[in-house]
Amino acid sequence: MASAVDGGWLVSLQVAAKCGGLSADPARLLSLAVAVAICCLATLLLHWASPGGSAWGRYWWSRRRPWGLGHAIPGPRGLPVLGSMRLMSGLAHRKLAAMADVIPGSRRLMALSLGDTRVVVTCDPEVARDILNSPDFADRPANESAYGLMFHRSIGFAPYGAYWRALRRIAATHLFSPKQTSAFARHRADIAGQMVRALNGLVSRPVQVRRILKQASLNHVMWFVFGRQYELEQDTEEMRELRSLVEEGYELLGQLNWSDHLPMLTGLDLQRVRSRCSGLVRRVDRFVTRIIEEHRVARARDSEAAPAPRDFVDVLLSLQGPDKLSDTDMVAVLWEMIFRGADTVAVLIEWVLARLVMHGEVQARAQAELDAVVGEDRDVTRTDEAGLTVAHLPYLQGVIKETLRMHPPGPLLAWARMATSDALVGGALVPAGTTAMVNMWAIARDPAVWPDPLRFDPGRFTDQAAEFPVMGTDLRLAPFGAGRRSCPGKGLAMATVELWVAALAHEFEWLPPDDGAATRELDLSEVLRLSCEMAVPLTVSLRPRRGLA
Ligand code: HEM
Repeated sequence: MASAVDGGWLVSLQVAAKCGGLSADPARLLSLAVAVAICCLATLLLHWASPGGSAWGRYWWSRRRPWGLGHAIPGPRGLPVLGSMRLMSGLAHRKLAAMADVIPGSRRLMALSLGDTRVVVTCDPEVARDILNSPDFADRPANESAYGLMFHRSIGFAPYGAYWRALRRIAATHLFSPKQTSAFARHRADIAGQMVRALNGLVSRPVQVRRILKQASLNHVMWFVFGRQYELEQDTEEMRELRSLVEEGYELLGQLNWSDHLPMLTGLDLQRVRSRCSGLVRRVDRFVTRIIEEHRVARARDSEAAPAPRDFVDVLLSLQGPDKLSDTDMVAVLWEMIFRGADTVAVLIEWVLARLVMHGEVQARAQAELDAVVGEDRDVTRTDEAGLTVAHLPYLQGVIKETLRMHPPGPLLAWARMATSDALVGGALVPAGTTAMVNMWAIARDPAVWPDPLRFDPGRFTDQAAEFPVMGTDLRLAPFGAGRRSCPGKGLAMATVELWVAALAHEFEWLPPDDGAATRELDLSEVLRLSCEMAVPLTVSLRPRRGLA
């Protein structure tokens, strides 16, 4: 809005000066003020009248050739000044998809304004490829809470450049390589065993599995990043603090912060985002720094020569030369791993289990496959001994892919991209500085892309001749994003989800909370925070399938 008003103000001053309006005569001053107000209002309305609303109008009208290259991108105008902020609250993926359905041509690419921010959203796999795979969109938009939580020094929000590239390389080599992922298999199996034992103690009553899944995911990340080993049922002060840090961070990063888009609110901190971020960042710093210091002491004690790194903290401490990170940067990188790694895996598994409860025939087929491949009398977690991996469980993989299709944990691919230079997207000009989002949820439910999209059918992945990749090469289903900034943890995440779901489905029959209920329907309402999770936590009853469970 600032520039709309500035523009109107300048025009009025020029007109007033020409007409001799800048004198001390009160009547003239009053008419000058009215003229200024009318000009500002006219400019505001002119900008707002553009497809996509004010932020787009301001861009087009400030260009020398307003409608030069390409064409205006269709989209809702929203409200003057605020634009389409209401679309981004609550279940934004659904609201954006519904809006794209009513504005002709906007499923391909839709323009909208969030206050001063220009945004484009696509619900089309081809256009999604243009965005995600383009070097012009390898940046992330600035966001007050991400900066407040120091995430601009971590992989996810670091500006595209040498620092980000170095972090990706270090993480790819030491944390996410296939070798590291399989080296960690026995720890994953250990945690799966703990989950089975914990659930085994709860078989006679309705169980909410979310707490166990979230704790297991958090323990998993803490183990491979920090080398910290927690027992599932252990409830220490350190664990409670960790959980509260993660919860607070999710809330801050997941919420729509008005001052990210309305600079006039920046100084006010109306939603208390800034003050909460600075409180949280101090607690995170204390927590992570203590663990880093413990590693320093252990490294010094273990050997005078450089000891072999045992976990990711050790890896970061062992970096030398240009890769060496400051302590603050190390805290940011480590904290992000915990933050990103824990929630998404638990959210996805809860959706998978809900689908198994609802679709008894799917569950039975997955369990028949487990019995045939793993064996009725062997633990999934011990399949390594028989040389088996989840790669031998194609139907179970189909169940997970179908769940990713219907319930992607990041329906808008979590963190948006930003254009670093003018780019052509689906034939339209998207100017530098525009935020770009891919509505993966809408793509995955589009009947033109997926036949009968609302039917949960894992067979659509297993009955095909070729395996369908979900790691970002086919944009019809890319729940981990694609291109340079795609999720680096996707291999690790899939290995974890596959093993844990296999173990849980092998050990238990998953039933609605009221075992004798006539229907297996569940409440599948969603809530979108940083990830999109079940609004009503999944409650089940469990029946052990094997005597050993
Ligand atoms: C089911 C599990 C997961 C899902 C669905 C998921 C999804 C995503 C998505 C959609 C993005 C944005 C991609 C893009 O912009 O193209 C992303 C980025 C990221 N994810 Fe994941 N993720 C998962 C698990 C993990 C895990 C386990 C870790 C690490 C422990 C992780 C670390 C990251 C990081 C660091 C980024 C930022 C990458 C960058 O900006 O360069 N994610 N993830």
